[in-house]
Amino acid sequence: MLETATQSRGDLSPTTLLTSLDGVLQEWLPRQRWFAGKGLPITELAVVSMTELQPGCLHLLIRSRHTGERDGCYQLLLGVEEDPPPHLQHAVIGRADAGPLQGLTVYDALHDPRSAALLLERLRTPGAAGPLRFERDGQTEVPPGLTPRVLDGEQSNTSLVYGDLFILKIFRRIQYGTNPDLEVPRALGLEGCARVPAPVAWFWTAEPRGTTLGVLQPFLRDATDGWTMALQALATGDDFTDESFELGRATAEVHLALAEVFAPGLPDRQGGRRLASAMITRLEATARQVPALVPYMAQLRAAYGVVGARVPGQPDQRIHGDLHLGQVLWAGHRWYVIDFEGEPSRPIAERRRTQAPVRDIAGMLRSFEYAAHARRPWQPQWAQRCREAYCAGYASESAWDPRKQGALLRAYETDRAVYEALYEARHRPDWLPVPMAAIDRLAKGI
Ligand SMILES: Nc1ncnc2c1ncn2[C@@H]1O[C@H](COP(=O)(O)OP(=O)(O)O)[C@@H](O)[C@H]1O
Ligand SMILES: O=P(O)(O)O[C@H]1O[C@H](CO)[C@@H](O[C@H]2O[C@H](CO)[C@@H](O)[C@H](O)[C@H]2O)[C@H](O)[C@H]1O
Repeated sequence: MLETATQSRGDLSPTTLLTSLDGVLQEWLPRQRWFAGKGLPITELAVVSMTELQPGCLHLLIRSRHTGERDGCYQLLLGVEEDPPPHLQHAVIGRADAGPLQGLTVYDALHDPRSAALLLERLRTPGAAGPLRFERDGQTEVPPGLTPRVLDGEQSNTSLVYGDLFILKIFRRIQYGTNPDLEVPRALGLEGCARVPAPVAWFWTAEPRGTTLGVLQPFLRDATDGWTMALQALATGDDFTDESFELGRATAEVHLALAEVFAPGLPDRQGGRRLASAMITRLEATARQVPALVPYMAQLRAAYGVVGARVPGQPDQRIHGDLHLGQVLWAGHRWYVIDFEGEPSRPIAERRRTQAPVRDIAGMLRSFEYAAHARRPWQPQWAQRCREAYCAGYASESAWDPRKQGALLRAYETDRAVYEALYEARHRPDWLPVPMAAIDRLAKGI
């Protein structure tokens, strides 16, 4: 155990710790789904914060620097032991070959039920551990001793499910400040919005800068996410328009609640021009990393014109920011919306700004197309029917109809497809053809 290591091997400090961890982390980090610096050499690792939650369990924020622009700060919970038990072998990161942990095995402690239980216990009893702060809503009862399990599946973060009652999302790539995935569901919960599971407890670090680290919320036990449902419908040839219509209604409801809770902002002509130029900048930056975009540049730039010319009308407001079929859960015959983090690669200040609600609609419309592309043969008509039903559902609940803003929707779909091209190139290169098919369609004005 680390206790033995620290007692017998001298002081553990951020600097000495790095001597032990540098080698193992250099090798392990780039293999993690949530690591943004894949493919770029790590020029430096630094320990931003280190808290020993209990002997053998270290909470760390690690900054990684690269030759490119993809520096990042990551949250890790590490276990350190001489010989981790067999059920933790899959979580082993490596053996430290120098420094105070020399000879000890380091593993991802989120896979260790003992550490997971410790986190839950901390969340149940608000307080501090070093710079870490644990808080809760004060109303929801969280029983002790719930059995933890790590949720598997494609995720940008890591989630632990406790006794099928609660889910704790541990943010992996950290940006300093309040994460909208705590701020928004909390505000919506206080307002009584039943479409969004409200945070029950959360933890953050006082240093650096009030940064959200994890959120516990009720686990919707028999839920299926929209992506899985859409793929099932495609596989069986089932219609998905009723669900799409309902999803449009749910999106509109969440938008209305967001507009109630957070002060809206009115778009102005200058704001539109700034936004159009930001979209162009993003397109150009992405094309430097995804050369397949280059032949489409002129047509894509032109699609953003309408954003620049946008007249005051539909007010900007807080939105979801990364809405797609994987962010909605179907449980008890209704849709719930989760994961209000926004697009993880964007700066947090930008994600917390008011934006056009059409951005979310475009995200979901793209998602129907994604699903239709994930199955062979590619079924564009299926996607088209879902897209239509989704917009109709949205219009039935909202004061405006997205179908009446076709050009604006197209501009946002284009921006979203550009984001997706970069996301796929970085995280799942095999998927790149999916957003590229949309780029081709959008560039042709179809
Ligand atoms: N409240 C919940 N109830 C049930 N499952 C959930 C809940 N919140 C998240 N999940 C599951 O966890 C997955 C990942 O959650 P999400 O917040 O999207 O994390 P990430 O940002 O890491 O992708 C979801 O796709 C869903 O399957
Ligand atoms: O991890 P998050 O859910 O926060 O979102 C990121 O990863 C998503 C993939 O898991 C990615 O979504 C893209 O693929 C989805 C299918 O896997 C599809 O439903 C979405 O429409 C498509 O954008 C998302 O863009 C990214 O931010």
